[in-house]
Amino acid sequence: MPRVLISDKLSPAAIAIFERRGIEVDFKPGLAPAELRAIIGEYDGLAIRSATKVTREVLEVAPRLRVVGRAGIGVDNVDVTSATARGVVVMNTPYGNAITTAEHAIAMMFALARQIPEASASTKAGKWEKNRFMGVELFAKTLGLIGCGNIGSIVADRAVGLKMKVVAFDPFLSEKRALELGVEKVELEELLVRADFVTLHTPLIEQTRNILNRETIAKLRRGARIINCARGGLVDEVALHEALVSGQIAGAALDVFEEEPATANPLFALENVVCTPHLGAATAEAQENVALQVADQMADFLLSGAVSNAINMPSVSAEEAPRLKPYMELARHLGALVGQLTASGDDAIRVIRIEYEGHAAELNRKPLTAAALAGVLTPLMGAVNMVNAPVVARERGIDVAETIHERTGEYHTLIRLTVVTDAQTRSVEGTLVAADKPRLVSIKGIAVEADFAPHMLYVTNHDKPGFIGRFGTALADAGVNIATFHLGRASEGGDAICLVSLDAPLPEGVLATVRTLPLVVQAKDLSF
Ligand SMILES: NC(=O)C1=CN([C@@H]2O[C@H](COP(=O)(O)OP(=O)(O)OC[C@H]3O[C@@H](n4cnc5c(N)ncnc54)[C@H](O)[C@@H]3O)[C@@H](O)[C@H]2O)C=CC1
Ligand SMILES: O=C(O)CCC(=O)C(=O)O
Repeated sequence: MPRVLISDKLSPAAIAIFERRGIEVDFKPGLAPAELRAIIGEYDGLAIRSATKVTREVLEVAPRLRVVGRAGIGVDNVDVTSATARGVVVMNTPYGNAITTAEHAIAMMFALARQIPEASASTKAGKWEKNRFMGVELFAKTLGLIGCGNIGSIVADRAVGLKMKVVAFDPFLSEKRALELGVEKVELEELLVRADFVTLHTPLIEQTRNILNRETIAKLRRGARIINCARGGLVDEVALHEALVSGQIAGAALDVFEEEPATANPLFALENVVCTPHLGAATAEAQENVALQVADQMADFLLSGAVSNAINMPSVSAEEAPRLKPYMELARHLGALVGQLTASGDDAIRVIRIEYEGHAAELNRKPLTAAALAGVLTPLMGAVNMVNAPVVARERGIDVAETIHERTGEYHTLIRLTVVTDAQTRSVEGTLVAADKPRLVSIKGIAVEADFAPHMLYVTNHDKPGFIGRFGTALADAGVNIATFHLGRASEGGDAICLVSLDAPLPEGVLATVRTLPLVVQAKDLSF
């Protein structure tokens, strides 16, 4: 039974889902990093919000871990590169808290415009300072959106409803989408000079880190206001502090900080700063949504291999997962076969070509290609799985090509895998029989039908009388039982292939004996 650790405060709905789906779950919010490292090795899944930092050090001591589920959007608290390298799927819940966070940004904009927190504190202190708090209207003001994805779009929609003019800077926003949203797509420079309010809704990545810095803040209209409900690190806090003190910026509303938990930030001392402790997603509705979603996604993955909303792996829907499963097995086995044959040589792989024919061509091929790559690369470089295989291939400079064909041959469905090295090109083909059983149908252009078995022996030989008898005798002398025996040849008397499945691994020394037999060109033990 898979085991999942929930290491942040998640709605109890998540626990209920894991339990209902037969997954053992431990709820331990607030673990210190060392405590997390001490126990993470026992789990297949880790469900988090923003507090848990899934670092390389955590991943290094998590050999069982297959999935990290972020109940929320930002995954900047997860070392996705290390997770990918270790084959751990990282998934998030991209929509569950978007409305809530957008509403928080709008609330922060109102709070800033009317100084509500200060006015509330003053009133509660019995001061009745009616003349101290002079606000500004939002009506007809220009809102500058930096980032117009899920949350930014909802903010835009609400702001348009407030009769604000909305301009958006987002390199990936199409003109068509901008038109639909009623926003004007602009470059950052233009946004800076036009916006009365600027609100940020991008992920924290290299291109967005300190996107509001001393230089860009100086270009803003004097007296503009900034709202950040996305991530600390998007706004340079030192530059912001200076601009707030100088009056270049009239106010800032911040839900997120460079360092969190933020307990002693110099910005707290400024009157024109409104702060919340990373509450963007903190509504009952959003927390229920993300908890349910993350638990279901993680359970789907752990139980059936379905992948949704993964940051580092192609999606596989719960509906298609059972259909893809035998194909993934076929792709992986074909990959493992060529990978093991290639591993004997010392020449580098240049190209891996995966061709899909017939029914296979109609499927979601990304996971199949990833499985084939994992199969090829594992014998060459150890633990490579579907998550890290595309990255490993790219890092090794391997050209991965995927093509589809209509059904041309005798098989209703076929995957052909070709690996090109400096010295050789090796192709293997496989199909599914009886709906879901992977079967090898050719090696290096020679037809040879065989099921994949855990232990196999692959021999190439000259098609001449005497080979089969001597080969059978050599195995019998070594006490090796042949489970199945498959032969194929390019032409009468030409190159031939013999593929044997065995009941147990080949005993020491037998491979060397087979290699000395007359007519044998090459012999290799294989495992699947
Ligand atoms: N305060 C909180 O509690 C919460 C904060 N967030 C933060 O909000 C962020 C945005 O969330 P979503 O809108 O759901 O993400 P999203 O992925 O739908 O949208 C992000 C947008 O940023 C744009 N973008 C990327 N690079 C950019 C650049 N260099 N300049 C301008 N725009 C750029 C993208 O094209 C995309 O449209 C998340 O990454 C997360 O960090 C999300 C939920 C809650
Ligand atoms: O889980 C939370 O409270 C924070 C949500 C958040 O920052 C996100 O979803 O990116």
